[in-house]
Amino acid sequence: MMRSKLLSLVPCATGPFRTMSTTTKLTTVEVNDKTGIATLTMNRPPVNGLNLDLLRDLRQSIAEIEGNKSRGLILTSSNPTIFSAGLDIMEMYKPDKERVRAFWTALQDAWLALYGSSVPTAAAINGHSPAGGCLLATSCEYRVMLPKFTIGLNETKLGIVAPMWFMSSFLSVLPRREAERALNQGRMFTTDEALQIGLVDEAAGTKEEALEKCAQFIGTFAKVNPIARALTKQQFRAAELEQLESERAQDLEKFLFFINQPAVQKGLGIYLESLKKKAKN
Ligand SMILES: CCCCCCC/C=C/C(=O)SCCNC(=O)CCNC(=O)[C@H](O)C(C)(C)COP(=O)(O)OP(=O)(O)OC[C@H]1O[C@@H](n2cnc3c(N)ncnc32)[C@H](O)[C@@H]1OP(=O)(O)O
Repeated sequence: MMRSKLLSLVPCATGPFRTMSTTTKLTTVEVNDKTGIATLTMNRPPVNGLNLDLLRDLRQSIAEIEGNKSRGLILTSSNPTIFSAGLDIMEMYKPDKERVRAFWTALQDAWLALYGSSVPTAAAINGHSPAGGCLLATSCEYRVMLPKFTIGLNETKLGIVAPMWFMSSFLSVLPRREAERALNQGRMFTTDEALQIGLVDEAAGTKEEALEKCAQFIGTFAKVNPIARALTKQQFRAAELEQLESERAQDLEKFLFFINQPAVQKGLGIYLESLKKKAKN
């Protein structure tokens, strides 16, 4: 079933391209009419915290890009210093029962859509990218990062545990030994460190340069049969995608159980307080 869905979404090898700029509430999609590449920009001030609405918009924008025959997708942020601060902790702290279910389901949906996207994907990481921000970046096939920012899965530092599918994205980029150590440490990498270890592919001086480098990466597929490319990507990623697809309900229940533990709530409260104190100083 996944195969036929994917085939129907494979981008056309030939034009004509449509010029398009679509804005949902929290994301913008702009298709470059020369390259046919779509730039998906997250725009949820102040820090692109991934809340229910942003996650739903992201998924909708990814579906739109797959449907409009774009040659590729570049994910970036409208914030000049933050790619995404990761999951909006307010969605997990003292949560409303129904909303938190919808929130986690939207996160699962967004990850399945991005990690499993049939079009080539790249992230222009133009700011800090902790936790859920790193998940988005590592779900793409290529990463270009601006200097002096940080990226990583810092969940253990918050007293929470990254689910298996967060690890899958990380493991698709880093060798297992490096990934395990970084996750256990909750390590945030500077741009230079991320480049050295291979967590990002290139560094760029400006956002424009990062977008250009992402476009060049997507351009490397110009002479590759798009159906063969998409099916090859899908085969590489099928195991992780199918694992979450088949365990979605259990994954949700596990999250709800974990997040409702008093110790986890206490830890999130303390972390939020520290963020707010830092913001005031
Ligand atoms: C079995 C399953 C278990 C559950 C697994 C869940 C997996 C979780 C994944 C996650 O993504 S958890 C979120 C992790 N994110 C972080 O730790 C990042 C925290 N934020 C920062 O480090 C910094 O904010 C920043 C991104 C580096 C930006 O720094 P900057 O100095 O530019 O801004 P701040 O002054 O710190 O923040 C402004 C404003 O935004 C609030 N805020 C920041 N991050 C978050 C967030 N992730 N969620 C909610 N709110 C956030 C911060 O408190 C400030 O608020 P105000 O004081 O202005 O109200």
